[in-house]
Amino acid sequence: MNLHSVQTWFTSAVARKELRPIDIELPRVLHKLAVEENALCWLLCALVSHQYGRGHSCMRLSELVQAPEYVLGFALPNELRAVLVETDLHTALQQCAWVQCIEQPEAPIEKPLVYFSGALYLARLWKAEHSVAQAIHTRIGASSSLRTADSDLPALIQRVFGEQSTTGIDWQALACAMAAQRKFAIITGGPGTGKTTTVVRLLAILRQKHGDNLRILLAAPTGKAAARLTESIAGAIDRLPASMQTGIPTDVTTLHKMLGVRPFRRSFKHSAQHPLAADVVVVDEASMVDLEMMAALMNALPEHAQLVLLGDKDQLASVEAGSVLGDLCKGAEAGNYNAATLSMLQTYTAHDLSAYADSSVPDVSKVYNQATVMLRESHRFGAESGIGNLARAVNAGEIYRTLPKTPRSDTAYTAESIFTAFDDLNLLAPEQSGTIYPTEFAELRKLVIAGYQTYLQVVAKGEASGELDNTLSARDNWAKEVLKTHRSFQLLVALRKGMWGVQGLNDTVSEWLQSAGLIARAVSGTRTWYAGRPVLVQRNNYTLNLMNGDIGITLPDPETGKLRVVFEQADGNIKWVLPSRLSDVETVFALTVHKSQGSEFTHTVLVLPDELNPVLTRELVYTGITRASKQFTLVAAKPSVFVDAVQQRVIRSSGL
Ligand SMILES: Nc1ncnc2c1ncn2[C@@H]1O[C@H](COP(=O)(O)OP(=O)(O)OP(=O)(O)O)[C@@H](O)[C@H]1O
Repeated sequence: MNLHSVQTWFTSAVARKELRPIDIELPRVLHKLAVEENALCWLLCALVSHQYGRGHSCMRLSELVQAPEYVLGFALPNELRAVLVETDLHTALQQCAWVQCIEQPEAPIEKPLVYFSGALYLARLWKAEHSVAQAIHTRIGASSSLRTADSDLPALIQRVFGEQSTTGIDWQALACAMAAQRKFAIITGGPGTGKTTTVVRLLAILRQKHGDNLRILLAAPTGKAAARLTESIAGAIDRLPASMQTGIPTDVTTLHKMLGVRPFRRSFKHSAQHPLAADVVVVDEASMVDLEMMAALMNALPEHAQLVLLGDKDQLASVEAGSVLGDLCKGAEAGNYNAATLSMLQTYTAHDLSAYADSSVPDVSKVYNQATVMLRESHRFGAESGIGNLARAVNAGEIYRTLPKTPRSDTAYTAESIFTAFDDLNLLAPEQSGTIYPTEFAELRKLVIAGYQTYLQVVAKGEASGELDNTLSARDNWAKEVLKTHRSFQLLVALRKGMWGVQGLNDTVSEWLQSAGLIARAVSGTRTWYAGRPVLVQRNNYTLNLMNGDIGITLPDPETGKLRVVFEQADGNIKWVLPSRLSDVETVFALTVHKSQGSEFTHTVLVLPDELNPVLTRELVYTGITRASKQFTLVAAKPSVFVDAVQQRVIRSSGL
């Protein structure tokens, strides 16, 4: 293998879209800075960049050598495969001008690539991962100002949670006790398990202990998630004992805003040099926080502050590299508590916790378990809820084509049986076999028109009403009503491309709604903006304070009749934006599951394509299902694709 042959292969791999142009640009730029003629270094450099683009924070060389196709998502030519197998990669990397091989994680980093413990990293990702791990270890080692010995804590916990449960372990009380005593804690759990309720009770306790001077910051990764948390925090405060309700903030900001975004820069205003003015920081929807953002957050925390992460470990990982919450929560089901943690938690429950002790050889990765409590009972989706049962069965991988003789648990179903067993679930599969096109799927058309016409009727009602006149509150109330009704129904899709992807389905749905007279008919196919058009913000826009993932609806401004796009801000206020100011938006009748994270819709419809694809995974299906609050419909051109998707897992390489 010589450099020329590797470069020729690079060019063809980019043409086949296996590598991104930036993946091969990286070794070229590095070569200009430090000449490197070793073809293997060029190859590994491009591949680690490719892996970063796919969300991995590192590339494990032993896995690459064993199963390159599985690791990379495409096949390497035999010649390159052979070189990987035959070369001592460790030695080759030690000789590479771009790679710093380190034995100790504390070693200062001066080169653009880092090789540590069998994994190759882009230096930026290595630094982020190392700083997150180090910061968490330090925080877990140091207790908060409410120490184990603090005699008030059991009484305070009893005050907010009531008497200890006699029927089972009250994991919420344990999570609260854990988070009150650690400078770093994770409260994880599925939808409706009480993460917000628990953290509000924690804040009430901390307020009681530290008084009004305690500075609390609440944040979420997207504007939509922040708005949802604002709402649920207000509800949880109402359920606190009256004497503890005051002084708990309800303003939730986005992480970007909290850290102080600096346009066109990677760094934030708040950092170790200029830490956040906070004593307690709570971050919701932490599964969406990527590695570099987590590093920035840890870096900006004052040393004394407590950080509490809330999130569902089983959801899809962040869009950018890393799967921080999933990595930190590995083993959370089992508890894996060491003797000290177990004894601390045992103070807060009369139930024996020994089943959650770390029974195997303690290893360093279980450090994170000492700061994690998993909430296990959904108070929103109980035993009778189809959404809850479906989510649990999917999460356990217990959805089958035909039921096995010995399913792993009593919650096993076939794809058909679970949808017929519950009223809040619906399966839409075409009756005829063979290829079906969405455009010909009459049942889907009926469902979509019925679903979207609710908010489009509110749009039309406001347009026709002369009563909106010019009063600000009247037009904002109309916009709020439109946005609220819009959240009652949403089509989710797994893919971007193809007839079952975002692009194809957006076109199909637009056509259906036009022909039903619910939205304006396109003028020679070029009309982009029309009343009722829902749009998704594709990129953070700090000038307009709109975040990637925010959804707005196009409405005619009652004052001028001109079209504007309305967005609900985290504080509940409405923003009216000129369409021409929105450059990175797309129609969102169909929304990808990735972008739906942090949102909830009354009736969620998940549309799966007619063929299995690597993107279709258990985590994706689970995330789609758990976006539904009251009704869930699965649209499956082939139900077997649903069953197979549940067996595919997202695996991201990381050193955490
Ligand atoms: N211990 C409890 N007993 C009874 N109801 C509870 C309990 N904890 C939470 N709930 C109720 O369950 C619902 C969901 O609670 P909460 O919003 O705290 O859960 P969550 O895990 O934050 O949900 P989400 O999935 O929205 O993140 C709320 O209506 C809440 O009042």
